[in-house]
Amino acid sequence: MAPVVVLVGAPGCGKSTVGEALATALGVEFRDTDTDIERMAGKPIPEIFIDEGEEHFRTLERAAVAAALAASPGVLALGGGAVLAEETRAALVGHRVVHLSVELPDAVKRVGLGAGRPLLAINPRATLKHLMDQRRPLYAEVATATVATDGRTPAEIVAEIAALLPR
Ligand SMILES: Nc1ncnc2c1ncn2[C@@H]1O[C@H](COP(=O)(O)OP(=O)(O)OP(=O)(O)O)[C@@H](O)[C@H]1O
Ligand SMILES: O=C(O)C1=C[C@@H](O)[C@@H](O)[C@H](O)C1
Ligand SMILES: [Mg+2]
Repeated sequence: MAPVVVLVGAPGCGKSTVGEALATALGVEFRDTDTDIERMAGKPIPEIFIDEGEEHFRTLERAAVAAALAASPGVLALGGGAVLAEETRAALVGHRVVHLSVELPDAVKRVGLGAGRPLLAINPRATLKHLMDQRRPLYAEVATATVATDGRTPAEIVAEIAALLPR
């Protein structure tokens, strides 16, 4: 069963926060591929990066996204870098994909010092800017709709996404 909606976007755009709240509002399950990967690996994401490296993490991520797209009936949030994989971008074709957009100032405030986000462990602002510049076209490529999150509460964002969904 396909997800009701798939959420993509940069670190800190609110995929996990908005995804949970949206699933609750819709009365459906929430699934986050970052959580699936941690369960699969038996350790937190920063430890996967330290022990096995980013490439191994991306391999686990491609498998986790493919499995979740096939089996999640509710709201599905992908990791911030999942769209880097061409295989994943192809797998998203035909799904309802909402890009939660965020600009650098709000993203930086939300991720703070990047705790729990291994790619942002050093120089979070510059790294985030680089990641966002690199990924913006990829989020746009997979998205069927874009919802801006800057200066807005999770509740406002949830309401806008819910209005995009079939009743
Ligand atoms: N619209 C918002 N306004 C203010 N703060 C927000 C908003 N959305 C999320 N946050 C806060 O920003 C932080 C990051 O949110 P969240 O973890 O949901 O982002 P994410 O997109 O899942 O990030 P990642 O890609 O790292 O998993 C959290 O502390 C959350 O409470
Ligand atoms: O932006 C990224 O590449 C990442 C975002 C997180 O959701 C995790 O998937 C992981 O920390 C990598
Ligand atoms: Mg998240």
